[in-house]
Amino acid sequence: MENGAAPTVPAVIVAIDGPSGTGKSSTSKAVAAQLGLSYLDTGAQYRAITWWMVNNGIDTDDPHAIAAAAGKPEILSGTDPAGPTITVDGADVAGPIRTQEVTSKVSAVSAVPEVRTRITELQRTIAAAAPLGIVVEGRDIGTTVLPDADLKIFLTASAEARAARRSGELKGADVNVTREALIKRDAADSSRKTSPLAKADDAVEVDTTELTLAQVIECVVTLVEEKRAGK
Ligand SMILES: Nc1ncnc2c1ncn2[C@@H]1O[C@H](COP(=O)(O)OP(=O)(O)OP(=O)(O)O)[C@@H](O)[C@H]1O
Ligand SMILES: Nc1ccn([C@@H]2O[C@H](COP(=O)(O)O)[C@@H](O)[C@H]2O)c(=O)n1
Repeated sequence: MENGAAPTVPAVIVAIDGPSGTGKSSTSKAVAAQLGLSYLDTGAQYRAITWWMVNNGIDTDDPHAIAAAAGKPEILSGTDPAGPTITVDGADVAGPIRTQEVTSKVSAVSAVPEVRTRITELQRTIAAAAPLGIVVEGRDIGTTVLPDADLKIFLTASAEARAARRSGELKGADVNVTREALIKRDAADSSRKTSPLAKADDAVEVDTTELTLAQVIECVVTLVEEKRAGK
């Protein structure tokens, strides 16, 4: 460059949505790491607030009780794709938010509008602060949280493929039980009134059923690079 300044690349915002077990986290982390971007797992934030509700004796079947408490916990997300973190009131909850109890209650908690308003604000603040850009994954990122994202991807996969992947991860879990649990959670997330799981009209849909994780990552990296090149 004539003035010796380093070339600047504008920050890029990538939204990755889709049902459970389609590969959003694995893909988003790898794409962000490869492209030097930040990474945000929004499901972890909804799990963290659910964990706090359970730990503080809030009835997760009572939307009014959840709404009244939604502003209380302080949730912080670390956005390094090589080591994402999540804390609630200063405590590391990366492990506790993955329990069966939290997984079975998170859809009810995340359906409460006051919870969504609170978490959506956090997500927008984090995305705006990412110096080179960010890959944000969840259920409503392209539709609601970041409707002006530079690139929106909607990952899908058959229920059978998703259940096989998940039960491989949860060693020994029955594949049929896992499949039914995934279907139930997706139905709850898709049918809630506020900001349901949905594909944005301008999202690129990628069916990962027959693709390896490496192929999905390559596909998304190519889409980001094409976007950056203005294609
Ligand atoms: N294309 C793929 N082929 C095979 N396994 C995959 C593929 N994509 C992801 N996986 C595996 O499937 C499991 C679920 O992936 P991941 O956690 O990334 O999904 P997710 O969409 O983020 O799920 P959730 O929404 O429930 O958090 C992981 O064990 C991951 O390694
Ligand atoms: N943008 C989002 C992200 C997640 N949720 C809710 O959190 C649950 C857990 O998500 P995982 O990705 O960790 O499985 C999910 O089932 C949703 O209920 C959401 O509402 N919006």
